[in-house]
Amino acid sequence: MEIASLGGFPAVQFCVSLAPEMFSRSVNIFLSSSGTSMPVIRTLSKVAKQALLSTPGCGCQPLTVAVRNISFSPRQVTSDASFHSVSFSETDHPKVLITGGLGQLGVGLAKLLRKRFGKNNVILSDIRKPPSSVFHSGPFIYSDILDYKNLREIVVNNRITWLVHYSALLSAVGEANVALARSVNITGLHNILDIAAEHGLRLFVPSTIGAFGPTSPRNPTPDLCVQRPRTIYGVSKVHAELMGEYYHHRYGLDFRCLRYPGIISADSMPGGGTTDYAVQIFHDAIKSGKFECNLKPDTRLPMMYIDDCLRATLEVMEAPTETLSMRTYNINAMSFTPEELAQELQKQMPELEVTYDVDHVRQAIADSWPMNFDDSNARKDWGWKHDYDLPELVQVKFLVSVHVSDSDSLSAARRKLKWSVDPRNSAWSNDDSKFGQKMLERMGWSKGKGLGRSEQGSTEHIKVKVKNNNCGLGTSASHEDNWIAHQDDFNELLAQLNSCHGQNNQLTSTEPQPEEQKGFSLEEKSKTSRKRVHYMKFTKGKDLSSRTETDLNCIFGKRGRSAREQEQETNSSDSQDEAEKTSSPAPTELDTESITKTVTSTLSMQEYFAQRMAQLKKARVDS
Ligand SMILES: NC(=O)c1ccc[n+]([C@@H]2O[C@H](COP(=O)([O-])OP(=O)(O)OC[C@H]3O[C@@H](n4cnc5c(N)ncnc54)[C@H](O)[C@@H]3O)[C@@H](O)[C@H]2O)c1
Ligand SMILES: C[C@@H](O)[C@H](N)C(=O)O
Repeated sequence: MEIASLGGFPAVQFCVSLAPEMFSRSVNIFLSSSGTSMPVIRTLSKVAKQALLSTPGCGCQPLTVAVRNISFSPRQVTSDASFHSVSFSETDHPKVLITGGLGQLGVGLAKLLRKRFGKNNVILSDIRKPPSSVFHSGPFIYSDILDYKNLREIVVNNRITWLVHYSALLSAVGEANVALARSVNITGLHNILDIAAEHGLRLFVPSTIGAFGPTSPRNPTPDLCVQRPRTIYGVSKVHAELMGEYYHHRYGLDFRCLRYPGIISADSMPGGGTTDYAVQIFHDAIKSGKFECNLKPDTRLPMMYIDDCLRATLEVMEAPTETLSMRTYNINAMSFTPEELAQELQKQMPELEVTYDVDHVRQAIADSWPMNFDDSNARKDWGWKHDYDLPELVQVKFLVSVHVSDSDSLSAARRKLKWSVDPRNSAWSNDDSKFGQKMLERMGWSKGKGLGRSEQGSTEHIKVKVKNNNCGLGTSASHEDNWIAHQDDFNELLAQLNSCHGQNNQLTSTEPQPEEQKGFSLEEKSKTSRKRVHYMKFTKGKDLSSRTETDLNCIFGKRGRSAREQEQETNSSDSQDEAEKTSSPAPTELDTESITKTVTSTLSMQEYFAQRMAQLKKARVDS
């Protein structure tokens, strides 16, 4: 037994060497300085007994071992983890930490868990700044999962008992940032596993349909089959499944994992996955009536509405241990193609236009994923049952409030919109039996004709327009897309500058330019600009040819001459002027060398100006 000290806390390290070929098992127990020694001794003997009795590698009993180290290290696990973590009895509410909580799923899960366990028992964490609505809805804490010490501190200080690990880089973003995905999805997971094991937490890590690959059965994909994914996201998720199960069997970690399908959320935007189109289509349909899909129309993938996904997560976390015959389950709800989703949406919105512009990276990923999930084990073991199929999903997306975000669902304040099933009012225009239409027809109007005596009025029915701002009714100024207009102007200007000064010009500069290709003139452009102030302020202001000599002296800091001096000079030099005019440059062709006057002095600035002032004063007194 050796006694060490760490950060002011005495630490007792107990090492038991079992056999030369086995690594040393160590258990660290930290005592607060005020702690008594008896419970420690009791625990030590308990741990020692357990360590001596358990046989490493049997795979049945959790082992008491150091996770990463032979000697002293903060990253250690005991099978008796509840000794220095807060034990969670079934009657208490769990204290939950959600990592990566500001993504598509975290905020919704926090809401559900807070309803169940109380607001202060669920802490959201992320590396991003939460929008104020999230910040004020319950505890939020900054946590980078790559910072092990910080994570550990959060778990200890907040007496966390459940950890829901949502931080990850999703499939498409992961392929574009492999090194970061490897670090967040794999190194981050190692931190989470160690902390959860060390502190006896119940750990939930979501996996995905992306944990399967092209060699897995695709329709349906069972829980247990070949898993050879071709994305860093998929590889990291298989790694998470296997490591979690390994920690469960080896160290008794209460690891629970669900393989989610693509999740369709109501009020949060997806974070860069292959299934994102199925969320985006709703937002674009409502916003513009158009959607461009980045997957082929017949790409079939398993999908789930967010409410089902979050409920499944809570259910599996609450499931009694004995009901779980496995630690990683598929869960399924529906399976559809973009074409089928579009058709279902068009039942609500017949005008919706869907076009396809395939993103080949996403398409290749989707083609390697399951088309349908077999989730019979989840249904059998803990009673999983989904509520939403495609028609209900589409209905609910139109009937519930949709939070529309500007560009990033979390970085901007959310605006709440109420959508009717028929936002374009087409049900009215398509229904010939409506009273209004009948009355108009009786007065001589027919479809396609304008209203009014000479049919000069509107030819279309009134459509619902969303007023999603605080401006007065009828305000036409749009600020939302101003930046796009500015961007267009700027691009145009750049293009003009390029054509004037750019490569093309240089390459052909020896060739004579035709009259009409004279190039871009900023002066001409700004003269014609509606904003005359631009011409006055920027273009004319830079044109020195129109400036008087006095102005130029001011601009270049040249000392001005008195009226008397000027007069004398004019008289004396009248005769020379003619000759000089022919040889010296025109006043507009400035010789900057002659204007620039460099003075070298050993004086300090203050001394120099004091001397100059004294000279000026003396000159004035003399004259
Ligand atoms: N959304 C889906 O369709 C879906 C499907 C299957 C599985 N999943 C899994 O569910 C989990 C949550 O998914 P999501 O859609 O909310 O993801 P998301 O991409 O929307 O959110 C992930 C969050 O992780 C955070 N994060 C990134 N790096 C971090 C770091 N170093 N430390 C802490 N946080 C960090 C991000 O800021 C982000 O808020 C992920 O593990 C994902 O793989 C999601
Ligand atoms: C399927 C899931 O893991 C995620 N939505 C992705 O597409 O990457």
